[in-house]
Amino acid sequence: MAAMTWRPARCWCPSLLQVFRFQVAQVHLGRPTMRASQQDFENAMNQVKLLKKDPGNQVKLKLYALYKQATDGPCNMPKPGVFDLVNKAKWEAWNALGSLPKETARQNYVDLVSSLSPSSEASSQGKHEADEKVQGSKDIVVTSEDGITKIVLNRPTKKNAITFQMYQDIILALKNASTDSSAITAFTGTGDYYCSGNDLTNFTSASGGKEEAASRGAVVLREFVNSFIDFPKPLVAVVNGPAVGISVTLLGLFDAVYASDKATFHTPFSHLGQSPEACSSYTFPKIMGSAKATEMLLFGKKLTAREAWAQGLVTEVFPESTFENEVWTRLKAYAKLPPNSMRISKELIRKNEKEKLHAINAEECTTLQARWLSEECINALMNFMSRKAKL
Ligand SMILES: CCCC/C=C/CC(=O)SCCNC(=O)CCNC(=O)[C@H](O)C(C)(C)COP(=O)(O)OP(=O)(O)OC[C@H]1O[C@@H](n2cnc3c(N)ncnc32)[C@H](O)[C@@H]1OP(=O)(O)O
Repeated sequence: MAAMTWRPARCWCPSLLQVFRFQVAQVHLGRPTMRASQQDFENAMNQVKLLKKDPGNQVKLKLYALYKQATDGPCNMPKPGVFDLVNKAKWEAWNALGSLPKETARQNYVDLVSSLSPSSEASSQGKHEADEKVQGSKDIVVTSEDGITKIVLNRPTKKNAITFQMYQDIILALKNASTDSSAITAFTGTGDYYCSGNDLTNFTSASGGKEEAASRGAVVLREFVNSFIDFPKPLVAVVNGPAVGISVTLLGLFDAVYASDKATFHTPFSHLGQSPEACSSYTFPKIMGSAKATEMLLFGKKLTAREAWAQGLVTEVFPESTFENEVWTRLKAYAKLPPNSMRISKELIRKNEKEKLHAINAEECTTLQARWLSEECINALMNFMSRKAKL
């Protein structure tokens, strides 16, 4: 009988589904046929292999944990080392099930797989395709009317977390907006969040080793932030909800920040084992003083919209009920102003800092590249990924 083996991850972030499928295939072949519910269980295992869409890391961790609990009972393996990231996340997911009976784990596994089954997948896929047809949407939607180019973070199911592709999409959107016919460019988010910052799975789902992922991240981040430093037109953030991480630090490079009173501003860099980016190590002390900047960037203090306004990060706060209407009405009026005059005035305000900002951006990216490889950061990312498996 093929034993269920505990395989060291070949690289720090193989796709959990690939590892999971390989291990299930190994065990499945060797298992003798058992009771009918075991047959449902094995059918469910086959269904997992037929999934067209990656169900996401949280679901894969849950599937793995339930599979192990159903076949081997409570977690009986030694906890993997801190750098054995994938197996550590899997161990934690399995261990979190405690003494859940095998039969219950088996039933939960079958139930979870059936919720991912091709039929339910097809309906959600169909819905997603239907959405794409209606909105023509990607994760970044760009529209241009009334003299305003609007760049919308459109990934509400993930709180508008920014993927590597979205960074590239935004760089291109800013490049196009810098020369289009609009007078002003505005950023905003779809759904209840403005943006929950960098997608924390960017590094765990990237192909290649962790060094390669960190190096790529630093290159992308530097180009991304430079596109904000160099943007020639008035750049306005319309913060419709909570903002986290890079979506907050970037605000120091915007020309105006209008926030709903339900918005919050959070930069949990120390919690994540990371460090400030988007020139915030310079712009935040300049805007709010070093003590307030320290509370945000080092201690991760989350600010309400009014606190962010009081500290100079937010230009004006609006009641949620009138926020969209008031802000877009105002921006449409501003967009009627002579565009060349606005562009030239922005250049006068920003030109003395551009070179300095580029240098600060470069230094922050180098620092972050090292942080992303640190034990503190790796642990924090794995904790985030496996946090729901513990529920
Ligand atoms: C290469 C350039 C790098 C630039 C570096 C920038 C630094 C940063 O931006 S650091 C800041 C990173 N962001 C975070 O730490 C926020 C992480 N998310 C959360 O803490 C919570 O999700 C949040 C408080 C935002 C919302 O909590 P809830 O209201 O409880 O919602 P959920 O947690 O259930 O979220 C719904 C759904 O979205 C996924 N999600 C949310 N944020 C992120 C994220 N930043 N990265 C990846 N995925 C995110 C979350 O996992 C949920 O997904 P499902 O479980 O699949 O539903």
